[in-house]
Amino acid sequence: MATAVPAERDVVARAFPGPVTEVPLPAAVLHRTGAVDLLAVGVGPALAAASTASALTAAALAGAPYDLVVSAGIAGGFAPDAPLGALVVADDIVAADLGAETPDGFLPVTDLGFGTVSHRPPASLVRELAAASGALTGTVLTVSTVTGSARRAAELRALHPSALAEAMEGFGVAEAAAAHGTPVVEIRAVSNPVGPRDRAAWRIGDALAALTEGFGKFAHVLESWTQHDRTH
Ligand SMILES: O=C(O)c1cccc(C(=O)CC[C@H]2O[C@@H](n3cnc4c(=O)[nH]cnc43)[C@H](O)[C@@H]2O)c1
Repeated sequence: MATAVPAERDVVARAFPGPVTEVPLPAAVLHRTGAVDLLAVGVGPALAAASTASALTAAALAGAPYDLVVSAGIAGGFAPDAPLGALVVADDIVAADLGAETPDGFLPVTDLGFGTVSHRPPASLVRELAAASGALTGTVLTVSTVTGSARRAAELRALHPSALAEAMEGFGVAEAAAAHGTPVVEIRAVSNPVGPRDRAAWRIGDALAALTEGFGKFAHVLESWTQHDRTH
């Protein structure tokens, strides 16, 4: 379970009660419960990828590779579809600003002949998580720069009409998971609208509460995620 910061990790941890063991890794300290490992991977896609890769590699070398990686935390929501406090399960984790600006508009890095800009979580898992919680499903964008204007919000939505939310770690976490052949899903709670910068409009407490409530419902789905589920 990869969150950006410890506050997000700790609200998610409430869904997995019991003793916690701290396991130091090169990039971060893993919180191990009986059911899941939780890691505050840092803010932004690069640090999130490095921290997640470190945990995945440590687990693989210990002979206990992970079955699933979950990127979780707060996010900006695209109004009116993803209002404050809404939960979003990503059916597509998309790097929104990985590419090149041209006179004719933005070109994703795939159009330049490199890499990937999208990781799709297993459809059955997305369905089960949404059914268990009533969460919205849609694209969650990963950005390196938090959107701060109506113009940029509209530009992103025009490029990604299915986008419900933007955050800063999902694609980095997903790249690390993909490098290990491990399925990934991203779950976000909306703390602020994507658009003009307005710190007074943030509802971080409400979003953290939504994460706690949501993970109370997601926990059994995530814990029962099996090899069988992955093929459906
Ligand atoms: O200073 C600002 O204007 C500002 C606006 C929104 C978010 C931030 C952050 O520093 C939060 C980064 C942190 O939280 C996630 N997050 C939450 N809301 C958003 C958003 O609208 N766009 C992108 N990321 C968001 C993100 O995943 C980071 O972990 C500052």
